[in-house]
Amino acid sequence: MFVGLDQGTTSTRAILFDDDFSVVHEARREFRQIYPKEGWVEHNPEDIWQTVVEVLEECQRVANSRGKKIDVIGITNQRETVVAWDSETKEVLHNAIVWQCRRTAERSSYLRKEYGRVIKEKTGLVVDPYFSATKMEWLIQNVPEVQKAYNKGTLRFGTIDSFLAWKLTGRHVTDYSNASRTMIFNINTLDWDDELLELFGIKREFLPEVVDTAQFIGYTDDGIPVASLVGDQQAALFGQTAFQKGDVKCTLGTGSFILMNTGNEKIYSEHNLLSTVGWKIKDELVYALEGSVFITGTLVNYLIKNLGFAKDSLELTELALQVGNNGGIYFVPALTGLGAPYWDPYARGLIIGLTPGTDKRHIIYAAFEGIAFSVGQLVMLMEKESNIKINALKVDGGVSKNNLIMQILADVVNTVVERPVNRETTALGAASLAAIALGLVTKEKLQEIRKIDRIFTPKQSREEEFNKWKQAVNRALNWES
Ligand SMILES: O=P(O)(O)OC[C@H](O)CO
Repeated sequence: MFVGLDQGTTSTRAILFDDDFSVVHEARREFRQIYPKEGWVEHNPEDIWQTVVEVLEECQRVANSRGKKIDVIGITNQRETVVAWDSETKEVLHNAIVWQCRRTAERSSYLRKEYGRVIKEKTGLVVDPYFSATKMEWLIQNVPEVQKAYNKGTLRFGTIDSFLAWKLTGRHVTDYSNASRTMIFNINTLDWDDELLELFGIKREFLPEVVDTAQFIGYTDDGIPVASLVGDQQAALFGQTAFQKGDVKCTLGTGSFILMNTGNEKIYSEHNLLSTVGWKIKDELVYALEGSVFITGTLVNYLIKNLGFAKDSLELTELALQVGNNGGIYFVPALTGLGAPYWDPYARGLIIGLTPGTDKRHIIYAAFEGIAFSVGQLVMLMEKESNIKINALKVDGGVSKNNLIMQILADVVNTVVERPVNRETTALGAASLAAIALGLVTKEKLQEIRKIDRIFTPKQSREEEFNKWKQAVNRALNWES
């Protein structure tokens, strides 16, 4: 049996897969979100570790109860989040600074102006507080314990995969997909970048060794091999068997992450999409083009909880279907600013086009369009920048269950949207990468196993609505300055 350990932003989950990769069990634990100040987000690494221990133990119990054992664990994780610890005392030195944390916004604005181009060329990223580098810099400059370890030479940094690999196996490692999210890793040379390390005051010895995405790392105390570390969005790309250049997946969760496999070619985006490492397995190096939408499932919850429009997403969909169109309403879901291609932290949510004839059903329909249009816009940009016509958009994540949103997405992109039966693609990706590392499965086998639940084919043009929505987005930009 295989375990995909998915250490996410709000919960830690371990999915136990049978030898044919069918899901046997899901263990899940939520943990504390810490908000020390407006816009700051932290996690206590010890809380995270505790949840990891619990979910792994639970999976082991289930495997044992079936007379089986766990053959391998693959770890996938919320990306960019930084943990600092001391290699000598083995103490964690501060709470983890989470990818969502905006504490380095000012520093990032300066860096974007001064070094934006060179950082993008080296790392494939658009300078933003989202990435790890300015978080590490902040820890060095502001936390006395971190400074002490810095001076002693015992400071160690890691993203969550790295922290967990260290806790589980004692090794200080990360993989290429996670390293490429730090903004100090050069995706051309595939090494930590000395100039960037100097810019952020980070020493190479503080950083993990970068290893292949599918590679034996070490054994847990219980003797189970850990054989993959992979960022969660890249894991989902792999779990969707998006193995060919031009394959695209979109995970619609709290937010949406769209990744296109661009093969061994790194695309320099003119529209602020990110270039990142998909995975590296021996001499196979896959780059990906990535776009993120910050608000997706959050908007559905917002309609239910904050606006009280319905009791659940099923009822929301029924209401939207009753009207069947937006009634002239456009909804920009910029509740926490906008990600790609705008990268505007000052944009805010907008509902526009209200008339006396508007009722909540139009607003719901417009919100669904807003979700699909935000994703669709990035998918279309990817087609343009890669010069590849997408054959099928592979979706997963909670919101992909919503048939209406999926249909609008298929319409606006004018592409088939394909939803697999197993929507646990992130954990599946990590588990299958780990199984590949130990020679327990092949990519061909994974393609055979994957089953489609439903295909959405384009039914109507949404061009007019999409263009109007983009006008609405322009009005939502730079609002909260
Ligand atoms: O934990 P998730 O699923 O919200 O994913 C977070 C992403 O990895 C951030 O880059």
